[in-house]
Amino acid sequence: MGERRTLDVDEVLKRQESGELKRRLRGRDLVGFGVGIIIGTGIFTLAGVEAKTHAGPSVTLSFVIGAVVAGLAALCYAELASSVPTAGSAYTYAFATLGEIFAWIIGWDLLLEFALGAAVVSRSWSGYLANLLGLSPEWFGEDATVNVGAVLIIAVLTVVAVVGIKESSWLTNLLVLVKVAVCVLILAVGVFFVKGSNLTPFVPTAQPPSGSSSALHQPVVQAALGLEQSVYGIAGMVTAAAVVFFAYTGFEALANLGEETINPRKDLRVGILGALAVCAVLYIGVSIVLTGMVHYTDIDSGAPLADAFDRVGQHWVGALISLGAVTGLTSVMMVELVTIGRIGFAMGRDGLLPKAIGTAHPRWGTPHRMTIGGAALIAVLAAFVPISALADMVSIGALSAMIIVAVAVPVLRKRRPDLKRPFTVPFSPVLPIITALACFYLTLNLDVMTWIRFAAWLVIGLLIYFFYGRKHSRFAK
Ligand SMILES: NC(=[NH2+])NCCC[C@H](N)C(=O)O
Repeated sequence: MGERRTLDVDEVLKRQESGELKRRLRGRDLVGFGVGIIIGTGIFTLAGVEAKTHAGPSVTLSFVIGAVVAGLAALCYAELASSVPTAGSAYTYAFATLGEIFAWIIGWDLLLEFALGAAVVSRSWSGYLANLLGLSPEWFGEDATVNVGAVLIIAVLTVVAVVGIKESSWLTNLLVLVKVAVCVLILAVGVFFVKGSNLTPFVPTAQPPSGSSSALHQPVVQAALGLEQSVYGIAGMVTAAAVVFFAYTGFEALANLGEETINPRKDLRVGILGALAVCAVLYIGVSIVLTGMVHYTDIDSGAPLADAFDRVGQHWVGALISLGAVTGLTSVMMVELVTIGRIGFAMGRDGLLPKAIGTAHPRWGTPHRMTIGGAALIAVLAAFVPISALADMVSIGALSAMIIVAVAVPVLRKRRPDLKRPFTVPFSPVLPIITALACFYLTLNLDVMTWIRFAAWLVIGLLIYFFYGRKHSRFAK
């Protein structure tokens, strides 16, 4: 057995008191940030796509399943974030509980989640912009060879993120208002066009997928059990739950803002749980309206919501939805860029990434090097890789991080029973264990190809750790 490399919690708490990052966010800023990163491509695009391809009207239940799992994970995040508020979130919790190598894995995993998350969203942003302004599909949207729209928006938002979080939180709040208003509009107008006949059968009978689909695109559970590949039915609903889990991801970003929050112990809990609850209610409502307005087999996969209103002759709502998507997706990318900076900052500070990354800009007080470096990677991915390949990777990345966070809760309780915990998960360790299992079960419903890509990313990460991080870590000296 080698030496145990874990961070001392007291040190984490101390350094956040003397932090270099500026403390200026309040509870409502955090709910704004949360809703800002949560509502996005998931509801604007994936809800329709999954109803059409996997779940039919029961996609609503997929969103319920997603909400339950995300809610459980949010409780675990809230306990850790409120008792150990830090810029590294899950990465730092893992460092303080499970040790350096777990911390590295989770940090590396979160970088994947947030970088790919930003790439997915920038591409769908570009698609909606093209839709709204009638721009050329050659440069915007999924058919582009090089998605110029996606690259441009990332470049602009990187500048905002580097100049300062206060400006970006102001901007985020404004964009969030527009986004929530659009969801409410969808509900208020959509209800009048819901037809009961579209909602039956609620769970369509299972059937083989249409067209060719290779074994690599089969959910891992089905492949492992040697089942026939199928869509719809209960299994289809669960597959859709794993995919639309994407729609809930991102709230973890709030846990990174512990060093910039005025009263982190209370505000982080309010922010995480509040934001998630608002989104769950809107998602479930919007998915009932969508599948009630259009028969699931007729849903448009490009712009499902806008198209649903066009069909019933309410073009003005369709146009407002596209406008809301363009503005709303902007706030998702904004939070994502801010978060990548924070995670890299924390990893650099501990020596697992080059030290230079872990320093804040002298004037703006933001982790500028990491933000710019991350943005460059995102821009390349966004330019060339299709949304479908990226979105499932975000779900698997988020779920894996949640598994480690859930495990960290009882471990930290055991190791540091004395720590002040403004929020505690009820029924620990039972609830954290259920959380970890539920997250794991959802990952098993993602396809084989996603697992292969994810494994490859982890192997690259471990190589970097053994050849760089381990030697340069603060524990190496
Ligand atoms: N870091 C992330 N998980 N980013 C992706 C956020 C996706 C967001 N929930 C959406 O529906 O668009």
